[in-house]
Amino acid sequence: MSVPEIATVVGSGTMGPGIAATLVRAGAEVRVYDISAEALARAEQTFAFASGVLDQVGGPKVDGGSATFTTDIGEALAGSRFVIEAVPEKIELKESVLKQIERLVGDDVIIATNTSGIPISDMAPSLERPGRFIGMHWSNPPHLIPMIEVIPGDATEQSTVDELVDIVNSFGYHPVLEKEIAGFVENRVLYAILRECVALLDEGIVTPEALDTCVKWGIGYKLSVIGPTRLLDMAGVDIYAAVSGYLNKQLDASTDTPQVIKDKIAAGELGFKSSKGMYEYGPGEVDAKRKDITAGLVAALKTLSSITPV
Ligand SMILES: NC(=O)c1ccc[n+]([C@@H]2O[C@H](COP(=O)([O-])OP(=O)(O)OC[C@H]3O[C@@H](n4cnc5c(N)ncnc54)[C@H](O)[C@@H]3O)[C@@H](O)[C@H]2O)c1
Ligand SMILES: Cc1ncc(C=O)c(C(=O)O)c1O
Repeated sequence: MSVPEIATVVGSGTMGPGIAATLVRAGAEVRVYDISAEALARAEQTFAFASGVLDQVGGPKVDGGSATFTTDIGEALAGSRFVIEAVPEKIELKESVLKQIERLVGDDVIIATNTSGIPISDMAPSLERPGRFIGMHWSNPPHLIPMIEVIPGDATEQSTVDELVDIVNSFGYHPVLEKEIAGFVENRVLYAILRECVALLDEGIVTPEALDTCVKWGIGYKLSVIGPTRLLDMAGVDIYAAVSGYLNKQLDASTDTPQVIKDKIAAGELGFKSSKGMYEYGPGEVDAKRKDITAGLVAALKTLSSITPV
């Protein structure tokens, strides 16, 4: 199985261009559609950058791929054999866009959503043919994180699941097939980690720099080689039992967005996009950090791709 000859990415913000670059490198003719001409102009630049990064990684490349960018949804979907929706995380918007897409593609075309965690079954009723609708959760940056969660909804047909798993495998990514649960697997784990991290920062237990050092060189490094299930065996299930017995009741269990985060949102401190978030960035620092992140992920990806899976 190879990637579908013609694919469409709907929504070209943070995720769309990197998704498109990945599919183009796998040989697909990719149409990138956005409602905003300004977003599309930015997307062309982001796509070019992501494509250059993929050249640095040097992974497999299938000739013949191409990308076009359009604000005409009819042009974007004409003849498309595979659609990835990547519009903002708002269920009503996604449902409206999914209906738009379905009216313009063949009955057998897979429609995948890159939602971060909205249950697929909650969106499926907006489609006439929900059997071809499925979750395809890429991680940011999509051209450098070679794992995609495949999440069927209640109405998703098995043929759709099988075909999407084959497509993900065809461009060398790791498909993770999972049952539907709010947030999906990756974000449930990530948000449990982030909840504890924000609590530790908010209580002044550790500085941001020290926390990042601890996690990057501790569990981050370790878990990039040893998955958490394997780690339980390496550490000893008995050790986990002994520690969880007293620690689990001590962990942060807040059920709402922390006030410290709400305060930052209110102050417009959103992170890279506003040059201040958990850290503050001087002139040129955000671009420098983005370059450092890309270089680090490329180096780590090359190394991890070269080691025997544990
Ligand atoms: N940003 C991340 O780290 C990340 C990671 C994984 C998954 N996701 C998910 O991917 C999806 C997209 O996220 P993002 O961060 O790329 O969002 P974004 O806001 O950066 O980009 C969304 C794009 O969709 C466009 N758009 C809005 N309405 C549209 C419409 N009606 N038709 C076509 N285009 C429209 C916007 O102009 C924008 O360019 C969300 O569901 C998000 O949860 C995001
Ligand atoms: C903070 C955060 N939230 C959601 C997602 C993905 O859905 C990501 C990511 O992909 O990196 C993230 O970092």
